[in-house]
Amino acid sequence: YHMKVEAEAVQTLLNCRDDHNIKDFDQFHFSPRNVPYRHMPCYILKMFDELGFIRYYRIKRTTLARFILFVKKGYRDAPYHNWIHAFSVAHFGYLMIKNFNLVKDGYMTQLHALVFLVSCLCHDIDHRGTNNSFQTKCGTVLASLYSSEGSVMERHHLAQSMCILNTDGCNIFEGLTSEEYSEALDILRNNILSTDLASHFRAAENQREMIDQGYDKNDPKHQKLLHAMLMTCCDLSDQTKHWRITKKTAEQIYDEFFSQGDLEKSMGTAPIEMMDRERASIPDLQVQFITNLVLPLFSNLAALFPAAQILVDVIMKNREIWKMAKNVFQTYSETGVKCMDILL
Ligand SMILES: Cc1nc2ccc(C(=O)NCC(C)C)cc2n2c(-c3cc(OC(C)(C)C)ccc3Cl)nnc12
Ligand SMILES: [Mg+2]
Ligand SMILES: [Zn+2]
Repeated sequence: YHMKVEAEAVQTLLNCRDDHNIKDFDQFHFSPRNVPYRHMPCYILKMFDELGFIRYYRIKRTTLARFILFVKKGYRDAPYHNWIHAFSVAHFGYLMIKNFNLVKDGYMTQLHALVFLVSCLCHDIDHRGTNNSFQTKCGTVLASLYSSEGSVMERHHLAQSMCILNTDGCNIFEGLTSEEYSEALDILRNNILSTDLASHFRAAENQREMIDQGYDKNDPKHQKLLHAMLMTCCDLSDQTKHWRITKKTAEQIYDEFFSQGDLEKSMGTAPIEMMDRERASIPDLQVQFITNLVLPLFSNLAALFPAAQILVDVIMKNREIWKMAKNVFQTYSETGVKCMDILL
């Protein structure tokens, strides 16, 4: 089947005016999830423009507009892994490029930054709301394609992204030289594959060592570790926002997890506790996730970019609320009320 993007949709996107100029769009406290859904493609276009990618790489605006609309169409309507998630991940990538001066201070070339933003936008394309172990356990088509290499979903997200780049009128990299092009695809691949949890755990130790040694801007291994770290930060950026966003994200994630758990039960296999709506305690799981994954990651980021310390502070504050929620949940769950609405 071939996805189609109507010509008038491309035209509408190209005409999107500067008039919806939201305040603080380039600040870390800004929540991209508050941008009106219909304006999101326009804000992606504006980010590419503002970061100078369109000029620098002679990207045709119609090509970029069509690419953005194809990527948006490539996302499914999953509770969490949908276009809004992709938009918020790309927005955080834009925030880091801008607020950490990643290109100006030599952490990335302009090409790396362009590919980084594209990677954020595409990193979960065609996600079905089920994770890698579900693919292998149920022997899905994607598992038959990729399970021998691992990172099943991420390899699919990469394949879908390549497919869009190879679609007529969507190749935003067509203006690159041949060596720039092959470097771009190499970085796109590494970036998207680094959003697999399993590869994050493997890389986390090396990232800590890299920071302790001191980041070497000319070391290709350091560059690759940095890209992976920044991709994971973007993927988890909802954790750096106000409690209301963090709570809503958790609701969407466990909506997805519990649906996978229901599916596994209906197929006769027992889901892990995190995906079992009968057993999971969301506040407990979130305190663990923040403690074991989110905080160490953003602490590494703040070690490299001191401006990220405010993000660590927000994450710790949100974890405190989850800890209070644990008690509230305990009292209420005795009375049978087991839902997130009881949280403020
Ligand atoms: C709020 C929040 N809670 C989560 C709770 C649990 C898990 C989970 O999968 N636990 C499995 C065990 C083995 C650790 C993920 C969660 N999660 C993610 C997420 C991150 C991902 O991968 C990177 C970005 C590389 C870490 C990939 C997929 C997802 Cl859904 N995004 N937000 C969340
Ligand atoms: Mg993913
Ligand atoms: Zn993601």
